[in-house]
Amino acid sequence: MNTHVEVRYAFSPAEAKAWDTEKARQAMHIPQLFAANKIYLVYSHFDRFIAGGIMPVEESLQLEPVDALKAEYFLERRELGIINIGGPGTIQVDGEIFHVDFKEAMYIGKGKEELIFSSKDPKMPAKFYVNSTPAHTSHPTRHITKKDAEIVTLGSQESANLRTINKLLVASVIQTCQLQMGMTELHPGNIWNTMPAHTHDRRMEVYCYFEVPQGQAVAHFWGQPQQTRHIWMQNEQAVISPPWSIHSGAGTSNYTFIWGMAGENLDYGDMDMAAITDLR
Ligand SMILES: O=C(O)C(=O)C[C@H](O)C(=O)CO
Ligand SMILES: [Zn+2]
Repeated sequence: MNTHVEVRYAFSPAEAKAWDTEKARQAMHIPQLFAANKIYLVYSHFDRFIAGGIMPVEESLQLEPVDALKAEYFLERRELGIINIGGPGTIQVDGEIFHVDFKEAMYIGKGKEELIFSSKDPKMPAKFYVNSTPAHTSHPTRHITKKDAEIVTLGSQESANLRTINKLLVASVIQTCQLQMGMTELHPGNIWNTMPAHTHDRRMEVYCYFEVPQGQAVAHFWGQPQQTRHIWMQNEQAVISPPWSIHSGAGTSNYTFIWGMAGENLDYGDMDMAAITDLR
């Protein structure tokens, strides 16, 4: 079996308040995204968001419709966002080949049937990080690079939160049904992402941390602003953020992460900010 699928149920803040480390990790943490010639998918009941990894090495991998979808093909009722965090690769979409390099993205709209992922060089395999959400209509398939992105720099060196936010699959760049994705790069010497923290009860979010140097890790903060907890994240792991939760991190070094969201709207700026001094 090439494809591993795991279903994660949704949960409430009241339920999560009593959890210990293991329970919290079982509910939110996605420890494995990539293994040679394998597809890993986690199907979250928060907005029916799927997050996963596709790592073709010697062989190409086809994204098949998993049982949880009860669909004829994966994108029968869904849209798909992809960011490659490995070596150069290709994605074949109903016969059309797209070349997708490191930190480049793809959007594939509802209705595309055959999706085949390959690496150009097995010694430097591609690692396709994928997010997928239910879709009501079909938008054009697009290859998106930093040249197309909306880029903003936030924070400051003094506050150790200087970072560049590359908005790749957002309304100002492409049309999607509900999926938004981007990539935030922490500048050297900076460790805090998404600080000041925020919630957006209208959208859930998933973070995938990568470029975490060997021997380093990121403490990912979650919970309601007045009831926070943390999950320690290793390189190339993901974490589900419920709509009511903050999602912020502090690393033992700088790092990069991919954020993906789905829910009520496509408004990236629709956030309820939590003042740093109010966090508990
Ligand atoms: O560093 C940041 O700040 C982010 O990248 C924030 C995410 O993009 C986010 O949480 C969007 O809602
Ligand atoms: Zn957010």
